[in-house]
Amino acid sequence: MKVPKILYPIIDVVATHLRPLAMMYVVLPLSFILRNVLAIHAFVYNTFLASPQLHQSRVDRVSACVKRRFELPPEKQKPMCTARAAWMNLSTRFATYKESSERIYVADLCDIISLDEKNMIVRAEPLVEVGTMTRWLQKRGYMLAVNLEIEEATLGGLAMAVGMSTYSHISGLYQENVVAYEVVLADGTFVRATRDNEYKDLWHALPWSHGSLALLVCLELKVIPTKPYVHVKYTPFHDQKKYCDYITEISLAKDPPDFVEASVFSEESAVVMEGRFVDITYDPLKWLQINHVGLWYKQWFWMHVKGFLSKSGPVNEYVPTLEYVFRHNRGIFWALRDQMGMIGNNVFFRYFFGWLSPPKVTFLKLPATPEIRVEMMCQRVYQDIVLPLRTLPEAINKASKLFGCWPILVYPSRVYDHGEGNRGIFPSPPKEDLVPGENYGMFYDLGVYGIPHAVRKKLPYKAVTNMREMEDYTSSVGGGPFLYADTFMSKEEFGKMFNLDLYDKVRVKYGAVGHFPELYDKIKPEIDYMAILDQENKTY
Ligand SMILES: NC(=O)C1=CN([C@@H]2O[C@H](COP(=O)(O)OP(=O)(O)OC[C@H]3O[C@@H](n4cnc5c(N)ncnc54)[C@H](OP(=O)(O)O)[C@@H]3O)[C@@H](O)[C@H]2O)C=CC1
Ligand SMILES: C=C(/C=C/[C@@H](C)[C@H]1CC[C@H]2C3=CC=C4C[C@@H](O)CC[C@]4(C)[C@H]3CC[C@]12C)C(C)C
Repeated sequence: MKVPKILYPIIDVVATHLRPLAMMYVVLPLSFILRNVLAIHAFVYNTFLASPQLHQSRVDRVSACVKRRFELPPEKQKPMCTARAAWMNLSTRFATYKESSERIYVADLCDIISLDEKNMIVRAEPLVEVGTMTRWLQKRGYMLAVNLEIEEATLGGLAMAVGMSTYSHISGLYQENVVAYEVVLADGTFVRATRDNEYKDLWHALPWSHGSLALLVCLELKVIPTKPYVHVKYTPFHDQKKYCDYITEISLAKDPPDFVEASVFSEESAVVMEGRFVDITYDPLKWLQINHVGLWYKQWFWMHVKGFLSKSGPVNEYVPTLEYVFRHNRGIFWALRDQMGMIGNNVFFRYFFGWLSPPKVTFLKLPATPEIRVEMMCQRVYQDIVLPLRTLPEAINKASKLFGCWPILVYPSRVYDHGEGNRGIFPSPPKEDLVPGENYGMFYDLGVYGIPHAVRKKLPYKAVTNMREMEDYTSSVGGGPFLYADTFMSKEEFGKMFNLDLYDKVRVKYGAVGHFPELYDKIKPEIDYMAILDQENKTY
């Protein structure tokens, strides 16, 4: 599905001058209809049509398709990728490589296959969405060990890239919770890779590889038990050292909270959130403190959190677990503010039209013209950057100077060092960054989303230059950005930031070279950012 080019000028004019109105009167209603049609489809599909028993036949189909291509003469073999449309995924890029690739149909790999409650492992196909899996597991008293907050992300997309959630200070990155990746290699061979079987090199290399090694056809993921509510404690801070120390302390505590997250509203002010699973079903005294943050008339969650800045001390609430997991849904974190302005959080709007939100993230991408895409790259920042916890104050100040978008999202995660020969693409923590006696270091996600201060003030803003400075910094401290976002590194710089040793070996060993695009070629912007950089340099 593509928007006809003839409509581009109209869309551009509307997006430039009438964006909040277009969001309210066009995007939200259309997205609402689409969301509900898809929900009905999902209900009918899951109730009557789901066919986990046919999983093997779907895998055989993918494998046969790959084998057919492999048997073609070399000059006819185009590199492979999934056939998922570029506007459907959670990335600011439009994957133009798909146009010249052999697109392998995987869309029907969307069934949950089974739950092994004894070993706490769920088995599922890669196109199952996080929202579907979360609701399915919640009914059974579980949740994914890394259950991110965006319903539309797919389990497979997270496995082949990266996933992280506010439980990751306990469970680590998504990849640590993948028990098995079942993949089809470039020649059509089916392989099951686990942490310690004969394909363990593949298990270590697949995360962050973005489908450049093999096609994923099934996953086994760790789940954790849940309780009906999350007790959330919001603590306001007005001193950078204090909130950074507090985040560090609770992330590394012996009995840490189940969830840790901070919304940083300026260099000095932040609200730190600690969540713990609880069951208050039979505790009527606590019922008064229940907050259904997911209801349509409630504020965007980040605005609710911002309110705690004016409190003199911690505030407690009980949030139903599912609503807690998807607390950032209606505001798409704070990305919706940049699409429709603060009207989306206006009390009248919420009561009368709040039920239209959130728009499907992919629906925001669908009507994007090339001009909107360039605006996304040059006048917005959408970045999640994984950094060692010791850098927290420095990185916040750096992001403040370079971007000036608030709030900034911060939540901790373990990053494991799997030892010599087993180190995957994301840089492993050096010895000095390991938690004493453990084989992991404590890192965090720095989520910067929004319109940079300079753009808001109509001052010159150097998007590529600034992001490159952030990348230099990230590389120098042993971190790395999520690769769904725009990155502006050269291939050499990319190779210095990430560890491609095992990845390169695995590409050769499992025959990916020439059959799947290289990682860098998949994640570099499809736009000529060097031209933008030249332009930025000239304006000095
Ligand atoms: N907190 C978090 O964890 C967050 C994570 N994200 C990011 O969101 C993205 C997930 O979104 P989603 O739209 O589901 O993923 P995508 O469809 O964007 O997939 C991500 C990458 O994985 C590859 N991939 C996906 N499925 C398969 C498969 N079955 N076989 C082989 N390769 C595959 C894709 O390759 P191809 O191009 O061939 O389709 C693509 O390069 C990830 O990049 C993730 O890091 C975003 C927000 C927050
Ligand atoms: C129109 C386009 C882009 C639309 C954006 C509004 C969305 C496209 C991808 C979205 C996001 C991806 C991943 C995210 C990480 C999360 O932790 C927070 C939300 C988000 C930043 C999310 C925000 C909206 C998008 C950027 C085209 C032109 C690209």
